[in-house]
Amino acid sequence: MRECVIESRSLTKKFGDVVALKDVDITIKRGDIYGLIGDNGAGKTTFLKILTGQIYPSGGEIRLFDAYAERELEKNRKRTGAIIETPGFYPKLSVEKNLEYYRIQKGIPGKEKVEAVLKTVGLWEKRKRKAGTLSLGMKQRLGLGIALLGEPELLILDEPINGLDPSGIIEMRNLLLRLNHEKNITIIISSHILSELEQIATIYGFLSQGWLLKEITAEELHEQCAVYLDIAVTQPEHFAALLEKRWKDIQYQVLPDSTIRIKNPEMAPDAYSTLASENGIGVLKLAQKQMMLEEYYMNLKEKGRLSC
Ligand SMILES: Nc1ncnc2c1ncn2[C@@H]1O[C@H](COP(=O)(O)OP(=O)(O)OP(=O)(O)O)[C@@H](O)[C@H]1O
Repeated sequence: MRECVIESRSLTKKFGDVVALKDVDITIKRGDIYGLIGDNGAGKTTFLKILTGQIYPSGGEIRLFDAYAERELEKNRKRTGAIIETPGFYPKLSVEKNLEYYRIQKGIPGKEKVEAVLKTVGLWEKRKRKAGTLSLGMKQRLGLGIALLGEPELLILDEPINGLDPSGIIEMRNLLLRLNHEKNITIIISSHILSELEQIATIYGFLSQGWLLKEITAEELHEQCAVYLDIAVTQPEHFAALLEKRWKDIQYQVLPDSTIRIKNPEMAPDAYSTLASENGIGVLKLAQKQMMLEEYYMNLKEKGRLSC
């Protein structure tokens, strides 16, 4: 059994009348990369700020490495590193001096830590550059470097790829994967870029208006993300009738552009196009697809909205 790194139980946070988190139960185990997903205002930053101790819950409990009493929590927060909002740098100081400043400020012994971190985040060559002149991607890597100074076991990252260009996103992705694989660092990361989260997360939590709608592992998501077939034909009604006649259990939906989406295709795509052409129906488009994270999220939100 892997150790629980983060556990929240009935975690609630209110800002006056605004309920930012409501009875949130989240479990994150050692080695996980936990993707925290939700629209603006869903409560992601609030959750992360409670983890870092920047704000306190109104109710419920949070555990970090099995500690929940505030004094113990504070001690265990030293085992974490975080990027919440844009990290503050001294723009006129070099990259290296910024790291050195934060090392001393955080009371982390060992000057050699700065060199190690610069190499880990790929800023060794840029160590003499003034922080203010770095690209956004490099600034984010410097922020990550600061978070890594204390050799954390857990990284808490709020939108670390926001605003990055494609190469910045790829660099950050590879860096996080490396930290996770090589140093077994557990990561909780919030992002709006679901296609990106999908490439690194091992488990997802979906927040909506302060509620945790669902927690699902990447493996479960993959199993649940059913394959479907989209087929656009010249006579959709006629083709739908043929489908029903040939396959009694067929589940399909006619999309607004008249494409027929077969939700449980049991045959290879060719079988459906052959059926159409044998009956004088033209096939305009045929595509087999798998529902991915984005679609799963949209479906979940729709269900959540309906059950509210
Ligand atoms: N300090 C605060 N005072 C009052 N309300 C707040 C405060 N911080 C957050 N909120 C409110 O709590 C709710 C959750 O905010 P939070 O920032 O956690 O959402 P989020 O999921 O991180 O959104 P985003 O993706 O926009 O960053 C929002 O309605 C927000 O307006």
